[in-house]
Amino acid sequence: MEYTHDVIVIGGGAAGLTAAGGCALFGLKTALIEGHKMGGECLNNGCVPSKALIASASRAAEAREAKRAGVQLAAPKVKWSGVHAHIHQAIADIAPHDSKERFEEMGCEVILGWAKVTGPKSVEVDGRTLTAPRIVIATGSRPSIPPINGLADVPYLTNENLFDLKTQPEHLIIIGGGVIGMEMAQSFCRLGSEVTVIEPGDLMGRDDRDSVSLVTSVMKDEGVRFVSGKAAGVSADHGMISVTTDGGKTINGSHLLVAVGREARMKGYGLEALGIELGKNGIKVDERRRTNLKHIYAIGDCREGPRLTHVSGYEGSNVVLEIALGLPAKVDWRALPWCTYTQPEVAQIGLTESQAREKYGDSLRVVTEGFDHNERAIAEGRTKGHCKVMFNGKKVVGASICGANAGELLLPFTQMITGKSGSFDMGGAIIAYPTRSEIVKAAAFSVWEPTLFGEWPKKWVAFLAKMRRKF
Ligand SMILES: Cc1cc2nc3c(=O)[nH]c(=O)nc-3n(C[C@H](O)[C@H](O)[C@H](O)COP(=O)(O)OP(=O)(O)OC[C@H]3O[C@@H](n4cnc5c(N)ncnc54)[C@H](O)[C@@H]3O)c2cc1C
Ligand SMILES: NC(=O)c1ccc[n+]([C@@H]2O[C@H](COP(=O)([O-])OP(=O)(O)OC[C@H]3O[C@@H](n4cnc5c(N)ncnc54)[C@H](O)[C@@H]3O)[C@@H](O)[C@H]2O)c1
Repeated sequence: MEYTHDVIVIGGGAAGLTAAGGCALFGLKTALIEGHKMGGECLNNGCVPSKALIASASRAAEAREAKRAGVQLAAPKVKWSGVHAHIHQAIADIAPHDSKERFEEMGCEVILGWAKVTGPKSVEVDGRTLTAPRIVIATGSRPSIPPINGLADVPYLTNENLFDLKTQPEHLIIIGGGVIGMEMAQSFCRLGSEVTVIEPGDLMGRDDRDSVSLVTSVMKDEGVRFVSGKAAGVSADHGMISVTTDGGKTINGSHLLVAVGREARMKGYGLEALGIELGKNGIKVDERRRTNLKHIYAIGDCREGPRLTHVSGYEGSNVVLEIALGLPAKVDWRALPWCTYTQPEVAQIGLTESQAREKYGDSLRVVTEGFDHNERAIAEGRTKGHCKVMFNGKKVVGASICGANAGELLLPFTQMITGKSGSFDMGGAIIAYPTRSEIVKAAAFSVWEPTLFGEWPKKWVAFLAKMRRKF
């Protein structure tokens, strides 16, 4: 069969861009199709605008702090139009990195249009039929909209329109105390909005309980209100929104943000007709990210599995190895990191304490070092938080860090969990003083302490000392 391309990639978000860019750089004839905005969710409605908003909020919070280190800042003046401009400037500054032009320079044929998969090896876009022996689906996800009574009849926000708000909410009600809910709750509160979070289960349910309880108490002190319950009904009257929980509590506010998870984009563009297996919330794939039609891959948010930009990038690189080099590339989640950018940040890699306990039982050893013993943190007056490391024997299997810039401290754990470095190497590493990274060395060293200063080394030391005294 005469194909128009070697590979067709559908979706220009983190997953599709990485896959298409990599294939093109290896010289494959690559089509990259994007129906909406290049850069996808991360650039336009996700990571980038949310982290820009967090930056504005953190500046306001610092100014609002009581005198610290002998310095009192002037009270913050928040101008929403300025915050809005900062968010959109960040998007504009990063956009060239994900642009049509950049990917064309790499060698992709970039087509702006909605793709439809019309056959096992064919895709239609803008009246054209493209064909290729390999197809990569990277169509991402959209916000889940829960079946809450009355929701469809009221104006509500999701991450798709939150960052376009022209005025600051007076009272933002957030349904969902997950990652988005917590990051946005703290940010809007710090910028001066009243904020109420409604969550039926555990806040940030996937994270370490000690880390979550610390960040929750900080957020409560800052003024965020948490309501336990499931949002069951919503109504609007004279510009006000009311949310009623299943427990009968009613919360009134000016704006409503729905943040209850993501729905994979897997229907309506031909996969069903092709017989591609779809799971409950994502295209079904194997460890190599192949669908049941083995030449069609699905990567990133559109398939079942973790939904994070770096995961999309990782899977994008894996399919480049698969398609360009013909190497089987299985995903390996042992050292999967993630971080919630609240202050303090909540960072996780590998297993949490409860997961590790379930897996390793009594052989698990948990070491917790507090930032109140880290000299950089003490000098900065920011000692809240901890670094908790899970060891099976002396092998690191997970770490949970809560504190300022916690996400930046995950990298050495990637190396230790994957066996590229050991806890002994980390315990003996030279770390610049004073840095927060020293906490990683302290945790790694502490698991070796009983061995190093144990019976046999002591016997050897005593023998050497005795010899020295004699000769
Ligand atoms: C508010 C928010 C904050 C976040 N913050 C972080 C963070 O700090 N760190 C992190 O790691 N992750 C974060 N995430 C998650 C991250 O944004 C996603 O995991 C990531 O963007 C997924 O990338 P993707 O390429 O798989 O999908 P997407 O970015 O959704 O891209 C898919 C693309 O495919 C296109 N498309 C869909 N169907 C078709 C079709 N038929 N034809 C053509 N094009 C199509 C879409 O238009 C879209 O551009 C955040 C998410 C949200 C919502
Ligand atoms: N820093 C980051 O890496 C980052 C930041 C934001 C988003 N993300 C990605 O985006 C995804 C989506 O985030 P999210 O916060 O929407 O989802 P989430 O899965 O993290 O949290 C959703 C929460 O909504 C709650 N919920 C469900 N129905 C409810 C109801 N009726 N009433 C009240 N609460 C209800 C759930 O119990 C859950 O705690 C994340 O899972 C993550 O993959 C990542």
